[in-house]
Amino acid sequence: MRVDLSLYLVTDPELCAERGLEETVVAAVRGGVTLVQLRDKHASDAELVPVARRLKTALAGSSVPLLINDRLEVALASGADGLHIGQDDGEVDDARAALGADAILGLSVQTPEQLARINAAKLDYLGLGPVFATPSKRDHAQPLGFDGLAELAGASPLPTVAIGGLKAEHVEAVRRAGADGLAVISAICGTPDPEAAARSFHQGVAPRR
Ligand SMILES: Cc1ncc(COP(=O)(O)OP(=O)(O)O)c(N)n1
Ligand SMILES: Cc1nc(C(=O)O)sc1CCOP(=O)(O)O
Ligand SMILES: [Mg+2]
Repeated sequence: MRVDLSLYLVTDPELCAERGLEETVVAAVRGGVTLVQLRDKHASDAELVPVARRLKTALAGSSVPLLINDRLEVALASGADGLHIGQDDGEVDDARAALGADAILGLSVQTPEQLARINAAKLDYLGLGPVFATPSKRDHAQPLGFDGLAELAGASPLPTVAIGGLKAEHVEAVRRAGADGLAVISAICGTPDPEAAARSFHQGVAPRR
C-alpha cells in the first residue's frame, strides 16, 4: 500500500501525558503529520488495545493512518491500519500473513546487511535509523549520520523514513540523503505546541512522487 511518510509521528506515553495522547496526536495532525505510530514499550497488549481504538477514533476525521509498534496482536484487535516491527520483533512474512495485503507494514533497518535481507514484496516502507543518538530509544543502534542514511536510502527498493534525533532543521538534509520523510518523537510530542511543531517540519516537506 502507498503510504505518505513525509512527517511520521511516533508517540511516547510520557511525553504525551501532560496534554493527553489523543489531543497531542490530533493537534500534530492539524499541523501536518501524515502517519502516526502508537509506541508504548511498557503497557500490556490488553492495556494498549483500548488506547489504540481511541486513537483510531480520534483520527477518523482525517486520512492519517494509525500503525502499532511491535504488537501484531494489538494491531489486529484494534482495527489499526498497520504495524511497524524491528529486526527482533518477529517475522515479516508472519506479520503480513496475519495482517492481510491491505495493511501497512514497516520494518526498521540499521545496516546494509539488514537491507540486503529484506523481503520487499511483503513490506510497504523501511524506517532507517538512528540518524543521531537519541534518549527516546535507549537501545538504539550505532548512529548513521546523513552519509549512512544516504547509503541505505539510496540502496532501498522501498520508500524510506529517517528516524532518530531529528528536528525541523534537518528536513533538507534528510531529503538530500534520499529518504522520503522524517519520523519523530520528541520534536513533536515533547513540545508545548505539537501543532506548531509539526507545522515547522511540514513547511519544508513535500511528498516525493
Ligand atoms: C518509523 C520507525 N522506524 C524505526 C523504529 C524502531 O523500531 P525498533 O527497532 O523495533 O525499535 P522500537 O521502536 O520497537 O523500540 C520505529 N519504531 N519506527
Ligand atoms: C523509536 C526510534 N527508533 C529509532 C531507530 O533508530 O530505529 S530512534 C527512535 C526514537 C526517535 O525519537 P526522537 O525523535 O525523540 O529522537
Ligand atoms: Mg520494535
